[in-house]
Amino acid sequence: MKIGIGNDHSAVEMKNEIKEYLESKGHEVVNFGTDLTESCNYPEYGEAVGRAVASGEVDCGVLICGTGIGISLAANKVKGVRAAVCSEPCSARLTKQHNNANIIAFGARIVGIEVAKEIVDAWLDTKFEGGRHQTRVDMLMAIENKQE
Ligand SMILES: O=C(CO)[C@H](O)[C@H](O)COP(=O)(O)O
Repeated sequence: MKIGIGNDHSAVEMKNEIKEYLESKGHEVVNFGTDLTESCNYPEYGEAVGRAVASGEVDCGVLICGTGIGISLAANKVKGVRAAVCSEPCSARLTKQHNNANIIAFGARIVGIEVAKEIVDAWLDTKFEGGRHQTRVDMLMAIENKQE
């Protein structure tokens, strides 16, 4: 798969490790994040990965900031994005199965690298179940069309 990755200053090291890990599994990884540890602003990187996912430039995305929350909030402002913050693999599996999350997010200040890899694996290795969940995902996406 072609995966977009994004991060702020708090997650440069984790981004690099996750990027390497995904590449070792045969994925192509496009880096939209910062490579600098100087303080920067996570909305920029969340939006960049969100737009790349929504446009189809990449198949899906991984976002990392201190908590995973701010950067996922930014991505979720982009139409077509379903970014989910997960701190353990069970939620990561379920957010693909039920929500068809197209971006996974986590916090470099919250989880260690081994749990981060487990989260990414659980999400990538799981398929969306469709059925009743498709109805709900369609409803989520319809909310975007009601915005003023
Ligand atoms: O987790 C984050 C957003 O949800 C950011 O990484 C965090 O807010 C950055 O904080 P600081 O500027 O103090 O390093």
